[in-house]
Amino acid sequence: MRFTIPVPDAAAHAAARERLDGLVKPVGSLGRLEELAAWLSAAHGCVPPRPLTDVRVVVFAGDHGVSALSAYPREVTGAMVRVFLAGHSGVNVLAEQVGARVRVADIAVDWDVSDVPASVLAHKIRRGSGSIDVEDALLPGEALRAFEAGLSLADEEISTGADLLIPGDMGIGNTAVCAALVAASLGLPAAEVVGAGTGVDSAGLARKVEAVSAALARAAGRVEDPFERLTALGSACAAATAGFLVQAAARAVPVLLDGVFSGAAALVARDIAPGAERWWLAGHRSTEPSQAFALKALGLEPILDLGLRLGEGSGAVQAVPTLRAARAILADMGLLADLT
Ligand SMILES: Cc1cc2ncn([C@H]3O[C@H](COP(=O)(O)O)[C@@H](O)[C@H]3O)c2cc1C
Ligand SMILES: O=C(O)c1cccnc1
Repeated sequence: MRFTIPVPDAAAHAAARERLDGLVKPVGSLGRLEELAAWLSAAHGCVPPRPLTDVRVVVFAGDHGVSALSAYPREVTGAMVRVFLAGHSGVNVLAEQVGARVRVADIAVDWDVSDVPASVLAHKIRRGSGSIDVEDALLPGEALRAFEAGLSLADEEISTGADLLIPGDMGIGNTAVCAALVAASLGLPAAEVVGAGTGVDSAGLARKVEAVSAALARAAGRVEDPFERLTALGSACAAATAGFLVQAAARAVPVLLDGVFSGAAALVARDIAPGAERWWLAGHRSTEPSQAFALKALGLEPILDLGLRLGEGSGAVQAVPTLRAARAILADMGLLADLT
Protein backbone atom coordinates (compact mmCIF):
# COMPACT_ATOMS: atom_id res chain seq x y z
CA MET A 1 0.00 0.00 0.00
CA ARG A 2 1.55 3.29 -1.09
CA PHE A 3 0.52 6.75 0.01
CA THR A 4 1.55 10.09 -1.37
CA ILE A 5 2.17 12.27 1.64
CA PRO A 6 2.44 15.98 0.86
CA VAL A 7 5.39 17.89 2.22
CA PRO A 8 4.59 20.89 4.44
CA ASP A 9 5.43 24.22 2.79
CA ALA A 10 9.04 25.17 3.61
CA ALA A 11 8.64 28.68 2.17
CA ALA A 12 5.66 29.37 4.46
CA HIS A 13 7.71 28.01 7.37
CA ALA A 14 10.55 30.41 6.57
CA ALA A 15 8.16 33.34 6.10
CA ALA A 16 6.55 32.59 9.46
CA ARG A 17 9.97 32.48 11.12
CA GLU A 18 10.83 35.84 9.62
CA ARG A 19 7.58 37.40 10.77
CA LEU A 20 7.95 35.89 14.26
CA ASP A 21 11.38 37.49 14.57
CA GLY A 22 9.87 40.86 13.62
CA LEU A 23 6.99 40.77 16.12
CA VAL A 24 6.95 43.22 18.99
CA LYS A 25 8.86 41.07 21.49
CA PRO A 26 12.45 39.94 22.02
CA VAL A 27 13.48 37.45 19.33
CA GLY A 28 12.51 33.91 20.37
CA SER A 29 10.73 35.03 23.54
CA LEU A 30 7.50 33.16 22.79
CA GLY A 31 9.42 29.91 22.81
CA ARG A 32 7.48 26.84 21.76
CA LEU A 33 4.54 28.98 20.59
CA GLU A 34 6.81 30.32 17.86
CA GLU A 35 7.76 26.83 16.76
CA LEU A 36 4.10 25.78 16.65
CA ALA A 37 3.15 28.92 14.73
CA ALA A 38 5.78 28.15 12.08
CA TRP A 39 4.72 24.49 11.98
CA LEU A 40 1.09 25.44 11.37
CA SER A 41 2.09 27.98 8.72
CA ALA A 42 3.97 25.23 6.88
CA ALA A 43 0.99 22.88 7.22
CA HIS A 44 -1.43 25.47 5.86
CA GLY A 45 1.02 26.95 3.35
CA CYS A 46 0.28 30.51 4.48
CA VAL A 47 1.22 33.14 7.07
CA PRO A 48 -0.68 33.54 9.27
CA PRO A 49 -2.19 30.06 9.22
CA ARG A 50 -5.96 29.71 9.01
CA PRO A 51 -7.94 29.68 12.27
CA LEU A 52 -8.58 26.24 13.76
CA THR A 53 -12.33 26.47 14.07
CA ASP A 54 -13.52 22.93 13.43
CA VAL A 55 -11.74 20.45 15.67
CA ARG A 56 -12.92 16.85 15.69
CA VAL A 57 -12.14 14.01 18.08
CA VAL A 58 -12.82 10.50 16.84
CA VAL A 59 -12.78 7.90 19.61
CA PHE A 60 -11.85 4.43 18.35
CA ALA A 61 -13.65 1.99 20.64
CA GLY A 62 -12.85 -1.69 20.79
CA ASP A 63 -12.03 -4.58 23.03
CA HIS A 64 -8.64 -6.16 23.32
CA GLY A 65 -7.95 -9.82 24.03
CA VAL A 66 -5.60 -8.92 26.86
CA SER A 67 -8.27 -7.01 28.80
CA ALA A 68 -7.63 -9.14 31.91
CA LEU A 69 -4.35 -7.22 32.28
CA SER A 70 -6.26 -4.01 33.06
CA ALA A 71 -7.23 -2.73 36.49
CA TYR A 72 -10.82 -2.46 35.18
CA PRO A 73 -13.23 -5.02 33.69
CA ARG A 74 -13.66 -5.53 29.96
CA GLU A 75 -17.34 -4.47 30.07
CA VAL A 76 -16.25 -0.89 30.71
CA THR A 77 -15.39 -0.46 27.01
CA GLY A 78 -18.98 -0.85 25.82
CA ALA A 79 -20.38 0.99 28.82
CA MET A 80 -18.11 3.93 28.01
CA VAL A 81 -19.40 4.07 24.44
CA ARG A 82 -22.77 4.92 25.96
CA VAL A 83 -21.11 7.58 28.12
CA PHE A 84 -19.51 9.14 25.03
CA LEU A 85 -22.89 9.15 23.31
CA ALA A 86 -24.49 10.80 26.34
CA GLY A 87 -21.74 13.44 26.36
CA HIS A 88 -20.51 12.74 29.87
CA SER A 89 -17.04 11.26 29.34
CA GLY A 90 -13.83 13.03 30.24
CA VAL A 91 -13.12 13.89 26.64
CA ASN A 92 -16.69 15.11 26.03
CA VAL A 93 -16.39 17.58 28.88
CA LEU A 94 -12.86 18.71 27.98
CA ALA A 95 -13.67 18.99 24.27
CA GLU A 96 -16.66 21.17 25.09
CA GLN A 97 -14.26 23.63 26.74
CA VAL A 98 -12.41 24.17 23.47
CA GLY A 99 -15.36 23.83 21.12
CA ALA A 100 -14.25 20.46 19.70
CA ARG A 101 -16.74 17.83 18.57
CA VAL A 102 -16.52 14.20 19.72
CA ARG A 103 -17.56 11.21 17.67
CA VAL A 104 -17.28 7.60 18.82
CA ALA A 105 -16.84 4.69 16.40
CA ASP A 106 -17.31 1.07 17.44
CA ILE A 107 -14.42 -0.65 15.68
CA ALA A 108 -14.34 -3.83 17.75
CA VAL A 109 -16.43 -3.60 20.91
CA ASP A 110 -17.31 -7.03 22.22
CA TRP A 111 -21.03 -6.61 22.82
CA ASP A 112 -24.44 -7.32 21.35
CA VAL A 113 -26.34 -4.12 20.87
CA SER A 114 -29.58 -3.10 19.30
CA ASP A 115 -29.97 0.41 20.63
CA VAL A 116 -26.69 1.96 19.54
CA PRO A 117 -26.99 4.32 16.54
CA ALA A 118 -26.09 2.70 13.21
CA SER A 119 -23.56 5.47 12.56
CA VAL A 120 -21.55 4.31 15.58
CA LEU A 121 -21.47 0.74 14.23
CA ALA A 122 -20.83 1.69 10.59
CA HIS A 123 -17.09 0.96 10.73
CA LYS A 124 -17.17 -2.13 12.91
CA ILE A 125 -14.58 -4.74 11.98
CA ARG A 126 -15.09 -7.46 14.59
CA ARG A 127 -15.90 -8.14 18.23
CA GLY A 128 -12.80 -7.87 20.39
CA SER A 129 -9.41 -8.99 19.21
CA GLY A 130 -7.15 -11.94 19.95
CA SER A 131 -5.17 -12.19 23.19
CA ILE A 132 -1.75 -11.30 21.78
CA ASP A 133 0.22 -13.34 24.32
CA VAL A 134 -1.22 -16.56 22.87
CA GLU A 135 -2.68 -15.73 19.44
CA ASP A 136 -2.75 -13.11 16.73
CA ALA A 137 -4.90 -10.08 17.42
CA LEU A 138 -6.47 -10.18 13.97
CA LEU A 139 -7.30 -12.60 11.17
CA PRO A 140 -5.52 -12.25 7.83
CA GLY A 141 -6.92 -9.23 5.99
CA GLU A 142 -8.51 -7.64 9.03
CA ALA A 143 -5.66 -5.24 9.73
CA LEU A 144 -6.06 -3.82 6.24
CA ARG A 145 -9.85 -3.59 6.58
CA ALA A 146 -9.53 -1.82 9.93
CA PHE A 147 -6.88 0.50 8.50
CA GLU A 148 -9.30 1.38 5.69
CA ALA A 149 -12.08 1.98 8.20
CA GLY A 150 -9.86 4.55 9.95
CA LEU A 151 -9.01 6.07 6.62
CA SER A 152 -12.74 6.44 5.83
CA LEU A 153 -13.37 8.02 9.22
CA ALA A 154 -10.69 10.64 8.52
CA ASP A 155 -12.19 11.23 5.07
CA GLU A 156 -15.66 11.70 6.54
CA GLU A 157 -14.43 14.25 9.07
CA ILE A 158 -12.26 16.15 6.58
CA SER A 159 -14.96 16.20 3.90
CA THR A 160 -17.39 17.78 6.35
CA GLY A 161 -14.99 20.56 7.30
CA ALA A 162 -12.61 19.34 10.02
CA ASP A 163 -9.45 21.44 10.16
CA LEU A 164 -7.77 19.61 13.04
CA LEU A 165 -8.16 15.92 13.89
CA ILE A 166 -7.65 14.19 17.23
CA PRO A 167 -7.66 10.39 17.57
CA GLY A 168 -9.11 9.10 20.83
CA ASP A 169 -9.20 5.57 22.21
CA MET A 170 -11.47 3.49 24.40
CA GLY A 171 -10.52 -0.10 24.99
CA ILE A 172 -9.86 -1.87 28.25
CA GLY A 173 -6.45 -3.56 28.10
CA ASN A 174 -5.18 -1.46 25.23
CA THR A 175 -2.06 -0.19 27.03
CA ALA A 176 -0.61 -3.72 26.88
CA VAL A 177 -1.15 -3.69 23.12
CA CYS A 178 0.56 -0.30 22.91
CA ALA A 179 3.55 -1.68 24.80
CA ALA A 180 3.76 -4.66 22.44
CA LEU A 181 3.51 -2.51 19.30
CA VAL A 182 6.10 -0.01 20.50
CA ALA A 183 8.48 -2.72 21.71
CA ALA A 184 8.21 -4.59 18.40
CA SER A 185 8.55 -1.40 16.35
CA LEU A 186 11.67 -0.24 18.17
CA GLY A 187 13.24 -3.53 19.25
CA LEU A 188 12.80 -2.87 22.97
CA PRO A 189 12.21 -5.40 25.77
CA ALA A 190 8.75 -5.54 27.34
CA ALA A 191 10.02 -4.46 30.76
CA GLU A 192 11.09 -1.08 29.38
CA VAL A 193 7.80 -0.15 27.76
CA VAL A 194 5.04 -1.65 29.92
CA GLY A 195 3.26 0.82 32.20
CA ALA A 196 0.52 0.68 34.80
CA GLY A 197 -2.26 1.72 32.39
CA THR A 198 -5.42 2.32 34.38
CA GLY A 199 -3.45 1.64 37.56
CA VAL A 200 -2.41 -1.98 38.07
CA ASP A 201 -0.31 -2.82 41.15
CA SER A 202 3.18 -4.29 41.01
CA ALA A 203 1.88 -7.86 40.64
CA GLY A 204 -0.36 -6.66 37.80
CA LEU A 205 2.58 -4.91 36.20
CA ALA A 206 4.65 -8.10 36.36
CA ARG A 207 1.80 -10.05 34.71
CA LYS A 208 1.63 -7.43 32.00
CA VAL A 209 5.38 -7.58 31.33
CA GLU A 210 5.14 -11.37 31.11
CA ALA A 211 2.23 -11.23 28.66
CA VAL A 212 3.88 -8.62 26.45
CA SER A 213 7.13 -10.62 26.48
CA ALA A 214 5.20 -13.73 25.44
CA ALA A 215 3.52 -11.76 22.64
CA LEU A 216 6.85 -10.45 21.38
CA ALA A 217 8.38 -13.94 21.44
CA ARG A 218 5.36 -15.38 19.64
CA ALA A 219 5.49 -12.75 16.91
CA ALA A 220 9.29 -12.71 16.52
CA GLY A 221 10.33 -12.61 12.88
CA ARG A 222 6.95 -11.34 11.68
CA VAL A 223 6.95 -7.76 12.86
CA GLU A 224 8.99 -6.07 10.14
CA ASP A 225 5.92 -5.47 7.98
CA PRO A 226 3.62 -2.95 9.71
CA PHE A 227 0.39 -4.75 8.75
CA GLU A 228 1.82 -8.03 10.04
CA ARG A 229 2.78 -6.22 13.23
CA LEU A 230 -0.81 -4.98 13.62
CA THR A 231 -2.15 -8.46 12.89
CA ALA A 232 0.12 -10.22 15.39
CA LEU A 233 0.37 -7.66 18.19
CA GLY A 234 -2.15 -4.89 17.58
CA SER A 235 -5.90 -4.73 17.43
CA ALA A 236 -8.61 -3.54 15.08
CA CYS A 237 -8.57 -0.17 16.87
CA ALA A 238 -4.80 0.18 16.48
CA ALA A 239 -5.04 -0.51 12.75
CA ALA A 240 -8.00 1.86 12.35
CA THR A 241 -6.20 4.62 14.25
CA ALA A 242 -3.16 4.14 12.01
CA GLY A 243 -5.38 4.51 8.93
CA PHE A 244 -6.93 7.67 10.36
CA LEU A 245 -3.48 9.19 10.96
CA VAL A 246 -2.17 8.31 7.51
CA GLN A 247 -5.21 9.70 5.72
CA ALA A 248 -5.09 12.96 7.66
CA ALA A 249 -1.48 13.36 6.51
CA ALA A 250 -2.33 12.37 2.94
CA ARG A 251 -4.98 15.10 2.91
CA ALA A 252 -2.68 17.63 4.62
CA VAL A 253 -4.85 17.99 7.70
CA PRO A 254 -2.96 18.51 10.97
CA VAL A 255 -3.39 15.99 13.78
CA LEU A 256 -2.89 16.34 17.51
CA LEU A 257 -1.87 12.94 18.82
CA ASP A 258 -3.21 12.06 22.25
CA GLY A 259 -1.62 9.59 24.65
CA VAL A 260 -0.19 6.13 24.53
CA PHE A 261 -2.65 4.61 22.06
CA SER A 262 -2.29 7.21 19.34
CA GLY A 263 1.48 7.26 19.93
CA ALA A 264 1.76 3.52 19.33
CA ALA A 265 -0.55 3.68 16.30
CA ALA A 266 1.45 6.62 14.94
CA LEU A 267 4.67 4.66 15.13
CA VAL A 268 3.17 1.89 13.00
CA ALA A 269 1.45 4.42 10.70
CA ARG A 270 4.78 6.12 10.02
CA ASP A 271 6.16 2.77 8.82
CA ILE A 272 3.18 2.42 6.48
CA ALA A 273 3.48 5.99 5.16
CA PRO A 274 6.89 7.52 5.86
CA GLY A 275 6.66 11.29 6.10
CA ALA A 276 3.14 11.22 7.54
CA GLU A 277 4.60 12.23 10.90
CA ARG A 278 5.22 15.72 9.51
CA TRP A 279 1.47 16.32 9.84
CA TRP A 280 1.25 15.26 13.47
CA LEU A 281 1.90 17.09 16.72
CA ALA A 282 2.05 15.41 20.12
CA GLY A 283 -0.67 17.02 22.24
CA HIS A 284 0.61 15.88 25.60
CA ARG A 285 2.94 13.56 27.46
CA SER A 286 1.27 10.50 28.91
CA THR A 287 2.60 8.75 31.98
CA GLU A 288 2.95 5.49 30.01
CA PRO A 289 6.59 4.71 29.13
CA SER A 290 5.75 3.34 25.69
CA GLN A 291 4.37 6.73 24.65
CA ALA A 292 7.69 8.41 25.48
CA PHE A 293 9.57 5.89 23.33
CA ALA A 294 7.10 6.26 20.47
CA LEU A 295 7.23 10.06 20.46
CA LYS A 296 11.02 10.12 20.64
CA ALA A 297 11.24 7.78 17.67
CA LEU A 298 8.79 9.99 15.76
CA GLY A 299 10.76 13.12 16.63
CA LEU A 300 7.76 14.65 18.42
CA GLU A 301 7.92 16.71 21.60
CA PRO A 302 4.68 16.86 23.61
CA ILE A 303 3.07 20.29 23.85
CA LEU A 304 1.72 19.74 27.38
CA ASP A 305 2.73 17.61 30.34
CA LEU A 306 -0.16 17.53 32.80
CA GLY A 307 0.32 14.02 34.14
CA LEU A 308 -2.78 12.80 32.32
CA ARG A 309 -3.29 9.07 31.79
CA LEU A 310 -6.84 8.82 30.55
CA GLY A 311 -6.72 8.50 26.78
CA GLU A 312 -9.98 9.13 24.85
CA GLY A 313 -8.27 12.14 23.20
CA SER A 314 -8.45 14.06 26.47
CA GLY A 315 -4.82 15.23 26.56
CA ALA A 316 -4.69 16.31 22.92
CA VAL A 317 -7.83 18.36 23.40
CA GLN A 318 -6.02 20.32 26.11
CA ALA A 319 -3.41 21.40 23.57
CA VAL A 320 -5.94 22.99 21.18
CA PRO A 321 -5.91 26.41 22.91
CA THR A 322 -2.09 26.43 22.78
CA LEU A 323 -2.13 25.77 19.05
CA ARG A 324 -4.73 28.49 18.54
CA ALA A 325 -2.59 30.86 20.60
CA ALA A 326 0.40 30.06 18.40
CA ARG A 327 -1.61 31.07 15.34
CA ALA A 328 -2.91 34.22 17.04
CA ILE A 329 0.54 35.66 17.67
CA LEU A 330 1.26 35.50 13.94
CA ALA A 331 -2.14 36.88 13.03
CA ASP A 332 -2.55 39.66 15.58
CA MET A 333 0.70 40.85 17.18
CA GLY A 334 2.26 44.14 16.13
CA LEU A 335 5.73 44.60 14.70
CA LEU A 336 8.94 45.65 16.41
CA ALA A 337 9.55 47.98 13.47
CA ASP A 338 6.45 49.98 14.42
CA LEU A 339 7.73 50.80 17.94
CA THR A 340 7.75 54.56 18.35
C1 LIG B 1 -13.89 4.19 33.19
C2 LIG B 1 -12.72 4.26 32.23
C3 LIG B 1 -12.72 5.24 31.23
C4 LIG B 1 -11.64 5.30 30.35
N1 LIG B 1 -11.39 6.12 29.32
C5 LIG B 1 -10.24 5.82 28.80
N2 LIG B 1 -9.69 4.78 29.44
C6 LIG B 1 -8.37 4.27 29.11
O1 LIG B 1 -8.02 3.11 29.88
C7 LIG B 1 -7.89 1.96 29.08
C8 LIG B 1 -6.46 1.51 28.97
O2 LIG B 1 -5.89 1.16 30.17
P1 LIG B 1 -5.71 -0.39 30.56
O3 LIG B 1 -4.78 -0.98 29.53
O4 LIG B 1 -5.10 -0.40 31.92
O5 LIG B 1 -7.06 -1.01 30.52
C9 LIG B 1 -8.43 2.34 27.74
O6 LIG B 1 -9.79 2.06 27.68
C10 LIG B 1 -8.15 3.79 27.68
O7 LIG B 1 -8.88 4.42 26.70
C11 LIG B 1 -10.54 4.42 30.43
C12 LIG B 1 -10.55 3.45 31.41
C13 LIG B 1 -11.65 3.35 32.32
C14 LIG B 1 -11.64 2.29 33.38
O1 LIG C 1 -1.99 8.15 28.68
C1 LIG C 1 -2.81 7.44 28.11
O2 LIG C 1 -3.09 7.60 26.93
C2 LIG C 1 -3.45 6.33 28.88
C3 LIG C 1 -2.90 5.86 30.05
C4 LIG C 1 -3.53 4.87 30.74
C5 LIG C 1 -4.70 4.36 30.27
N1 LIG C 1 -5.23 4.80 29.14
C6 LIG C 1 -4.62 5.78 28.46
